[in-house]
Amino acid sequence: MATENNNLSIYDKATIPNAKNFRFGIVVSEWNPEITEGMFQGAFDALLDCGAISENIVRWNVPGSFELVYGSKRMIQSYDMLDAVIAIGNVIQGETKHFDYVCEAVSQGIKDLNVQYDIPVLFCVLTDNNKQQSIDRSGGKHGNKGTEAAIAAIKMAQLRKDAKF
Ligand SMILES: Nc1c(NC[C@H](O)[C@H](O)[C@H](O)CO)[nH]c(=O)[nH]c1=O
Ligand SMILES: CC(=O)[C@@H](O)COP(=O)(O)O
Repeated sequence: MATENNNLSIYDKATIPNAKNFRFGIVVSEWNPEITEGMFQGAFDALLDCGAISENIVRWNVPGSFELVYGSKRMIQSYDMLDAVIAIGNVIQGETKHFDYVCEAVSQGIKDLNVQYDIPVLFCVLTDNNKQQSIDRSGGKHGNKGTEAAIAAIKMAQLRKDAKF
């Protein structure tokens, strides 16, 4: 479902596992902070709304979205008890192809972390054509990708727990 004309951040708590026993890591890019801070707040608020305890949420900052991969990897290695990690970034198209390379590197790198480690890493990176698209998706008319990523993180943490043998 495309985001346009939809708000994908609305969720029914009755359909979300209780997050009270889960521990979450959140890695936040400092590029476009007015966007990434909005996504962080959306994620943090949704985690708490679904039962998570603030003391069980750890946040690290990284310079840009490209560094989300290394930051998420080191967070997984540093905290052996995390149930999910949310990687938050915002990449906005500029004049050059740099946008393409950053987006590709981040998406592939986060995918690789999901293969390499047994901790779900959620891809919460807005890759937009312009700043208005980012504003609309970080707490604006199209919802908040941070909220969506938090709900996905809770579901994946529960899936990982249930799959334990
Ligand atoms: N242009 C954006 C960047 N660029 C910086 C890179 O992410 C990286 O920090 C740099 O190449 C050094 O390794 N990052 C964003 O998150 N958003 C952008 O729009
Ligand atoms: C995604 C980027 O790195 C981009 O914002 C940089 O802008 P430009 O392509 O104009 O150098």
